[in-house]
Amino acid sequence: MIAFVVNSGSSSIKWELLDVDSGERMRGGIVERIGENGVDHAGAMRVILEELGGGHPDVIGHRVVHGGSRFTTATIVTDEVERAIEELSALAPLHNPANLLGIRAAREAFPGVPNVAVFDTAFHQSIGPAAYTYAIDSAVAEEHGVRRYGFHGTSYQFVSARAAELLGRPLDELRLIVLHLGNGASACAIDGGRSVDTSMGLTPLEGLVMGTRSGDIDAGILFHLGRAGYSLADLDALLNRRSGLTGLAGGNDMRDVLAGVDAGDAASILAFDVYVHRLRRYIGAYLATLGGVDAIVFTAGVGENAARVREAALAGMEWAGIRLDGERNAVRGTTVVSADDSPVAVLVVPTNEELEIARQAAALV
Ligand SMILES: Nc1ncnc2c1ncn2[C@@H]1O[C@H](COP(=O)(O)OP(=O)(O)O)[C@@H](O)[C@H]1O
Ligand SMILES: CC(=O)OP(=O)(O)O
Ligand SMILES: [Mg+2]
Repeated sequence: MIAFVVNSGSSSIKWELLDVDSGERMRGGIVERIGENGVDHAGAMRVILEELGGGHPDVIGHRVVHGGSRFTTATIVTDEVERAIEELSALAPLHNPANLLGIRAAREAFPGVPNVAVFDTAFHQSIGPAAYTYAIDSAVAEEHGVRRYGFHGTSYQFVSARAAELLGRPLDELRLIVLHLGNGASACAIDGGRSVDTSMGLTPLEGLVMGTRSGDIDAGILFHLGRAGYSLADLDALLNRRSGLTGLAGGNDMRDVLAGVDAGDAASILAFDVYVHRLRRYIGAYLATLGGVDAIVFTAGVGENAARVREAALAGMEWAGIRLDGERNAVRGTTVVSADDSPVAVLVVPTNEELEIARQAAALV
């Protein structure tokens, strides 16, 4: 079965044509910098459909970032599902409208081919109320859908299954902490294959320090800056685009931060330390949540490539049975990076959201 996958983000659209049975990627590409140079999502989709040519996929899979409480699994797109995704745009204004545009363009270009929405939030619908409830007025929360939803779920699903394969143990017996460290970054506690807690919340802003997003802050900072004259749009731009590594070190790329650390640049050193401190705090929290852990898994751009981030994140955690092997950790592409005598395994597992989307889409048709 041939799947066409559209992974539409706030500033880029990645696409792939792949053979679901073999997992082989046939063709693919990325349109970046949407919003700049007069390129919009609609224009980007036209370019992609042109590059794809006339070939007819059997199924089309779409990454949809916010599925709210309604979508607990991948869903075939109907007009009614489109409307529901549109209604959820208020909770993910940077992502859902772009996802919807991709869906509409694909439905129009390939009449008769089923479209499947695969939600970032779906995997986290197993999280219980103690972890997903914010301690605010419950009537307000109810009226506005304010609760923790969590994101990167498609990545967590793919990576946790691969981790179980690598460990040679059934997923339903494993306690995993998975760290998805890309430009957007989050952590997830997975018990027996089910998400039990995650660091992102109502929106993809909460939790870890990211490329341009602050992660956790005191909400009082918003009032403080609001009283100083910042508008809602100013605050949104500050926390989503001018914070995280960008805010502290002047750029969102961990490679540049590491180069700055090597050059002795004080801002880069602080950015690295803040990033790692937050990461360690979440690892500690999830050790407590899970009652111990069988494996810690690193994935996405930073997690897969930055040996120094992995080393700093787990340094001095021998007390918890976590022992990294320095040589293994330094080798690119190695999958097990813990020492043979480490009670907790540490793994590097490259994520593949496109393949997971294709598989889930194919399974529905
Ligand atoms: N060799 C590397 N060392 C450190 N960080 C890296 C390396 N390669 C990529 N990265 C980081 O990975 C980030 C992108 O991760 P990725 O998972 O592709 O993010 P996204 O899908 O959110 O765009 C880059 O911003 C960069 O900071
Ligand atoms: C949900 C989210 O943060 O996605 P990304 O990492 O692609 O920005
Ligand atoms: Mg990503």
